[in-house]
Amino acid sequence: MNFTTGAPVSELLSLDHIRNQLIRLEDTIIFLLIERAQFAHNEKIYKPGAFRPELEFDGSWLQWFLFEIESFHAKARRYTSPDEHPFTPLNLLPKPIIAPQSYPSLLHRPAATHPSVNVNSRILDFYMNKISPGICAPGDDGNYGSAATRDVEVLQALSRRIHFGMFVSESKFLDAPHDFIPHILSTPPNTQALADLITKPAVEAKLLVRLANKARVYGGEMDADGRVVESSDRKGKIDMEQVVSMYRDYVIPLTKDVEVDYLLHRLDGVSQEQVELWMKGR
Ligand SMILES: O=C(O)C(=O)C[C@]1(C(=O)O)C=C[C@@H](O)C=C1
Repeated sequence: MNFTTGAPVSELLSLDHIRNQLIRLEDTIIFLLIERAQFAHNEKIYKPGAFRPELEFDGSWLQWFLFEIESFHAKARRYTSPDEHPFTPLNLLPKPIIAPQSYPSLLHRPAATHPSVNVNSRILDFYMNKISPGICAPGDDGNYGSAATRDVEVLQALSRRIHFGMFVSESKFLDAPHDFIPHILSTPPNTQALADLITKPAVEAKLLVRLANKARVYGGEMDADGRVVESSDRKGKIDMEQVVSMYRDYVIPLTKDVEVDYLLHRLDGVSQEQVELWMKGR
C-alpha cells in the first residue's frame, strides 16, 4: 500500500480502504499463482540441503532464494515499510543503504515488541506443503530458478495480505476499544472472545464467492481471436478449487491469527489514563 500519498490516517485506517487493498491483493495472488503453475512442482527446491554442494547453504533452494532476494530488498529499505515482513530473520539481513522513509504512524508498535507479529514461517509451511503441490503439475522439469522466483513472489504477496490483518485489527480496535480492552486485560487474555469480535462471517462468505469467480475468469483461456476456450480438464490455467481452499483453510485463518496477536499487544505501553478514557467511551 502507498502510505505516503498524504491521505489522513483516518482514511488509511478506514475498514473500507483496508478491505479494498485486500480485494486488490486477491488479483495479485491469483495471477502470481498462475505464473507459478506454469512450472512443475520441482519438489527438490523445497528440500533442505538438496543443493548444499553448489550453494554451501544448509537450507533449501527456495530459502536461499529468499535470503538472496530479501538481502537485496533489505538494502533498498523494503522491510522498513509497515506492510512488509521478510521470511529471513531481520538480524541476518543487511541494513538499508538509504534512510528509511517516514511513514504515518498507523499501528501501535512499542519498540520493545516490534515486530510483534510475524507468521511468515507458517506461510512458508502451508505454501510448500499444500499450495505449491496443489497448483503445479507433479514432477521435475528442471526449471528451479523460474519456479523459485515465482514462489518468492507468491510468498511475498501472501505475507503482505496476511500481515494486513494488523491494519484491519487496528481499525476495528479504534472503532470500539471498550469492546476489546476487557478481553486483552483479562488473565490470561481471552483470545477466543477477541477472535469472535474480529470475525465477520458475511465478509468471508462474499470473499470466497468473489475469489472463485476471479479464479475462473483470470484462469480461463482465450484463443488469439479472444474466444473463450473450454479446457479439456476444465481447470484452465489454475485449479480454482485450490485457490478457494487456500484462502478458506490458510489465508483467512492466518489473517485472523495476526489480528488477534496484534490485539494482544495493543495495550502494551498504553497509559492507564488512556485505557480509562477508552472504557468511558462505551
Ligand atoms: O475484513 C475483515 O474484517 C477482516 O478481518 C479480514 C478477513 C479476511 O481475512 O479476509 C478476516 C476475518 C473476517 O472474518 C473477515 C475477513
